[in-house]
Amino acid sequence: MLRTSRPPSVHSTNTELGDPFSAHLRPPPGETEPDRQLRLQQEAEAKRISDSIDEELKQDAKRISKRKQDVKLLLLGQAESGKSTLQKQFQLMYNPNSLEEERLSWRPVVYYNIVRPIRRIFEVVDAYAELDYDDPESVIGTPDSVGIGSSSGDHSIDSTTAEREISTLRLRLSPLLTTEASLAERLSGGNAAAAPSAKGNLLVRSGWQLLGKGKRDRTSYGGRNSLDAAPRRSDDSGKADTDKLIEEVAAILSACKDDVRELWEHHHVRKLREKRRLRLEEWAEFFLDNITRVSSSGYIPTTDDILHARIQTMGVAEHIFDMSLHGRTVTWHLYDVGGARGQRHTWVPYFDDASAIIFMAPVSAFDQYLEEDPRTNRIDDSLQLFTNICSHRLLKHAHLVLFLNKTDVLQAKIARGVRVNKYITSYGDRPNEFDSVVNYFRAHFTQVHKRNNESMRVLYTHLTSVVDKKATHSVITNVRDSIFRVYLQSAALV
Ligand SMILES: Nc1nc2c(ncn2[C@@H]2O[C@H](COP(=O)(O)OP(=O)(O)OP(=O)(O)O)[C@@H](O)[C@H]2O)c(=O)[nH]1
Ligand SMILES: [Mg+2]
Repeated sequence: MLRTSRPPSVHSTNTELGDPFSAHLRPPPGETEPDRQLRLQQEAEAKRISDSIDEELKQDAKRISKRKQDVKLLLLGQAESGKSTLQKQFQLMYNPNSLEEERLSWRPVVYYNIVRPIRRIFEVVDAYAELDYDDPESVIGTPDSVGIGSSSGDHSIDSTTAEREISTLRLRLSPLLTTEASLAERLSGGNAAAAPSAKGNLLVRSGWQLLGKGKRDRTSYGGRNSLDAAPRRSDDSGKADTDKLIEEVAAILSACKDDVRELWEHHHVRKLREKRRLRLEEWAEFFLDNITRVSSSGYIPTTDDILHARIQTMGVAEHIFDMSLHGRTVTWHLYDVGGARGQRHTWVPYFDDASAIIFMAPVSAFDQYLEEDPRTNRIDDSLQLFTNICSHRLLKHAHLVLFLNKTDVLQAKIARGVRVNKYITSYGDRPNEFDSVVNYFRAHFTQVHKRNNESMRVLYTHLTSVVDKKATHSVITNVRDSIFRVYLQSAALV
């Protein structure tokens, strides 16, 4: 047994025995009544502060212990794989009001998603005009040319007429094209890192739609290891300016919507698309196909528009939802990450307490290359990334779900006759049909999982098109149930 002795510095009367602080608390000798009142007041205030600190610590401890029971779901995958779109679907199901509040903020994104492709159309028209305006087939093969037979070419049209028509449209659309830089500036909040890439992708911190608003709902922004700071908020005067800008763009677009439609439907542009000299992303095609509606005055983005709108995520955004199942409410933290190569280092701080991962692989991307590394096929990159995720030691116990996404785009490409074996030579002479292609890609991802499955976990795979509300809500319910099952099992073991 330990023997203790009082420190020699403490001299005390019997009542102070063992309490080194009592000497400090004793009223000073000769204390007057006003001094005594003041001292008592100060002591009461000190106690109030101390009690409130104790209470805060208690609440913190409660929050931390509750947070440990929360579900943390990471959405991972390369850029453009559909992570933010899936996040919007979660938001629609579990926090529809917040999507409602953001609705108008999607207008500049939709406009940017129209203006940028129009510039791209003119660039491609220029690139091929020198050879033969009327006959893109005469163009010497590009890496992407697939040699599909011409189906609707009208060779009787005089090429100089086509050239003249397109020049006129270019002139008429020039006011619209000049808005591109201001829209980019508006969306990026003046962030230099968010400047548009060569392809026109704007790198913007997720949650940008709440900039300048008084509140952020339950969305917060990646800040672990201080890799990401909170987003900048524009002040009210800035917001008034930017809103004026959006109204101006809306007015310009409304005035030239027929020209946009004429350009998009022009036989020369159609031919360039058929020959695959002009390849626009799915969102660009979606908004150009809907140009009359989207450019009408008083336009408010529909939910479908929001699901199709494209803006590239920067850093990590946390979205929080409460979900109830079997009478139990559990808080879910959804982490939507930026998928471009330069963004992937921001993921790791979120790995060690992840309960589940949804890995998104866009299967339609077999004929595309990474914007950040044009030599890498996007399916190859997805497989490589999936290998890293499956074998990552911090993620060993996370529930693993794979979405083979953009199946609708894959279906359309195959229907247009794009051959998979032209880009994925190992596909060989298997049939160029949807089921066969999907099964081939699925087998590759399954193989990666099998080879990197030390912890013997199950891989749950879904074929998805996350712009489809009904189908995606059913998949989300399925994924939620499977994550909950594991969650309840592990909770029972605690
Ligand atoms: N047609 C179709 N479009 C999709 C699908 N999934 C996503 N998209 C579209 O593809 C674009 C890119 O999707 P995002 O959700 O922004 O991709 P992301 O994975 O968040 O990309 P980063 O933020 O750059 O990592 C958006 O315009 C979406 O509307 C799909 O299944 N089908
Ligand atoms: Mg994103």
